[in-house]
Amino acid sequence: MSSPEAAQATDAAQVTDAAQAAASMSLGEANERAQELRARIEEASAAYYGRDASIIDDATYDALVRELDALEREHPELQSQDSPTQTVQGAAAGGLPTIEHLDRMLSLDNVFSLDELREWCTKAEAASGRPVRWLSELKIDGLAINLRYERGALTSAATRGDGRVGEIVTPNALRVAGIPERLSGEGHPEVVEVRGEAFIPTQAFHELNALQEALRERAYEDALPRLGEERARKSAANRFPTFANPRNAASGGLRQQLEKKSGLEREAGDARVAALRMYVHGIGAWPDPPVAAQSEVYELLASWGLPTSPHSSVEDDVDGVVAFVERVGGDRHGFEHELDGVVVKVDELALHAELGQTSRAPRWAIAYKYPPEEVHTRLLDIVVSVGRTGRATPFAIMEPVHVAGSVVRQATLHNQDVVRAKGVLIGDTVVLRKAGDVIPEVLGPVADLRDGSEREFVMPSACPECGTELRPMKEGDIDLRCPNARSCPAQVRGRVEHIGSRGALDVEALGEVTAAALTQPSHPAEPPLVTEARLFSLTMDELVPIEVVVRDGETGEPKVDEETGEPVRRRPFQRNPTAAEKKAGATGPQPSKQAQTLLAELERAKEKDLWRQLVSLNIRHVGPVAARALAGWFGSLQAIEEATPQELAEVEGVGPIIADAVVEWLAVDWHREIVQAWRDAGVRFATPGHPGPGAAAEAGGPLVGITVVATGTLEGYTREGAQEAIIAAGGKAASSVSKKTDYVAAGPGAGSKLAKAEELGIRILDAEQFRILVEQGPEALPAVDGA
Ligand SMILES: NC(=O)c1ccc[n+]([C@@H]2O[C@H](COP(=O)([O-])OP(=O)(O)OC[C@H]3O[C@@H](n4cnc5c(N)ncnc54)[C@H](O)[C@@H]3O)[C@@H](O)[C@H]2O)c1
Ligand SMILES: [Zn+2]
Repeated sequence: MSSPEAAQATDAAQVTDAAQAAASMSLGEANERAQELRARIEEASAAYYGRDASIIDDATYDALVRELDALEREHPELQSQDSPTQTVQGAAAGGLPTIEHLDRMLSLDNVFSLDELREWCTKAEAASGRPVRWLSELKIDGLAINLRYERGALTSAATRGDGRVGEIVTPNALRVAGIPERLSGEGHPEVVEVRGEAFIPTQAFHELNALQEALRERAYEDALPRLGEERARKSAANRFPTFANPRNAASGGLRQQLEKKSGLEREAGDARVAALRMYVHGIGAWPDPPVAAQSEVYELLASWGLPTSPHSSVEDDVDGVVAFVERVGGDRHGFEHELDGVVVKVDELALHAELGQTSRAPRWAIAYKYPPEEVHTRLLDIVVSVGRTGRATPFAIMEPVHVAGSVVRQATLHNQDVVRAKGVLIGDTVVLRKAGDVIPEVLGPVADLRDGSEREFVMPSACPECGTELRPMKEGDIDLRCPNARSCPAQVRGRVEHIGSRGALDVEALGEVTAAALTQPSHPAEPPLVTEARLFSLTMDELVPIEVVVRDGETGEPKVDEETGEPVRRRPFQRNPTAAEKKAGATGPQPSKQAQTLLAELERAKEKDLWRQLVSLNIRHVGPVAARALAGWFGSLQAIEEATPQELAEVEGVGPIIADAVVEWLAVDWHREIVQAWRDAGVRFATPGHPGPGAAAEAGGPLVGITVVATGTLEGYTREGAQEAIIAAGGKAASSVSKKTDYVAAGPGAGSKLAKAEELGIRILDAEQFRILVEQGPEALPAVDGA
């Protein structure tokens, strides 16, 4: 919850800022600002309600409205009756016939923090003069619809419009699954207005966008002979755009004039109506409903066959409401539809009348809005980075933007096909999504805001770091790679960084920055590491003179000295001699603490576990799990080198794909040079005391033909020690539990493997029983209780 809370704090701060700014303005300034705000709000509303397009993001829209509201409160003379703060936005755009609602359709007032929500509830309770029961509902991200039933028959369906007059959408509404043309049961009122939210469920939304993509492709092929490639692509993209969000797709779907469409457009339109659903969330004209609470209204409407939301909840007090808001917030994407908040309503109908309404919203309901997960920002550039494996990945550089608790400025775009599928141009305003801790994603462009200055991204043909021509690794691959694996600086840097990482040799002094210093220093011209072969042979004399350009931790851009305009440089591996050292005769720079730590840690790494050393070779598919399996079985790199592909593949936890990767890797001459250089420098590449591959199995032993998985902390054994004990006894030490597993030895900290063993009914041993097993064999184990 920490990040949404942080974002809320910022929102709240912005609102306070707006209020303070308003207070410090002269009337003239305030008037000017208010006019500017109104113009921007009206422009956004016109696009939103009229064209189903968001030209600014919702949070920005809400902030503009709040700022205007603060100004008008400070300077009441600026407030006019037609201000967006006083009216329901969304007047009919023309094109569709309209109808006057019998009872006005209102909007909702908003709160943006739990404090504000509590405060609002307390005030509403005080105004009620009696305890209030609260009805909490999901704020469905769709559009309001008004269904007028006369004696049980649907006579019109309309959008909200400006609250008084809406657009008639009856033909489409009648095709929405769940909207009955006739109410079931009997005793229906002479006339009743039922209000609800039309929406497109999330799953259906994704399917709809997949269909749009397919139609776009068909439209492109149809138009190709006539228009040529570029224009055909543009025309197809305009006819079948990717929908930015379910709300705008639903609104456009309900308001479209299907009878005017044909061909592919008709197919798209039909699918859009078919995707629509509706949940009831209120009533309009209904002279005297035979129930006393809003929640009972829903029950009655449900009995007439109208769809109601399964997620509403009646709470006795404000704490219950807050708990509901937190619960929903913790699982915001766990519902069948998107939501942007929770609507809290006074349940008792008599209180609705007593509390009344403003020109814009009821006083008996409030919308709590969650921090936004989608924001708009500008796509400044698309640049390509090359990673450890040589893959060239385009990523978006954006104007920094605050979303879901952090500042985002970059997002991966995966490959050139994804860039094209998203349809973004450099210079576009784009929709950026970041939900909680999820990796930020560019969803697509805000095409409405283009001014012609945007340009298409062109995937470079050469590696940006070494100039080698990029190509797919094998036929049919979409990803492009730099084939210069041996000495492309980006790849060497990535591999060196990987060697230092936790899952490999865990060399703390060898992180991203040090890897860059060793492979791409600004001085000397020839870097100490052209490949990783010399990593364990580095000397202090080589380290001390290294100079690097200091980069910004977040953007990766070189830092520039403000006075000289020169890039800031640093020598990470040296320091000035101390007075004492000078006295003792030292003249030049001395090795820094970091240089000493680095060499000392590299020295220690030479004798680390074999599996760590295997991982640090950067062999494809050989991560900690596969490396442990290989190390446990073979006991040395030499044994692995001597093994046939079959022997490698047969090891439990290895298999043919990893075996092939190992064999292929070992066959490359410059890889063998790395191994040789590391060996010469003293890297051990062996587990001391290991009996050798299958040696124990051949010699026989108490565990021949038996597979054991050791998991968790087994007293008296290290992780590798337990594996070695199994192998030494002639058994197979497996890394994952399967039907072929005979025993699972589990100590504290055992997780999913233990659960799997229980599920499969495999015998589980504690540390003591494990010792008996490996020393004396299965027969010596105590009988299973109750067996
Ligand atoms: N991005 C833009 O350019 C832009 C422009 C205009 C409006 N907007 C968005 O629309 C909002 C304003 O629109 P609004 O006036 O419709 O207000 P609103 O969406 O904040 O709240 C009112 C609406 O909530 C809906 N709703 C959903 N679930 C409900 C439930 N369970 N009970 C009752 N009502 C429920 C109803 O349709 C109701 O009309 C803004 O806050 C912004 O998020 C965005
Ligand atoms: Zn390269």
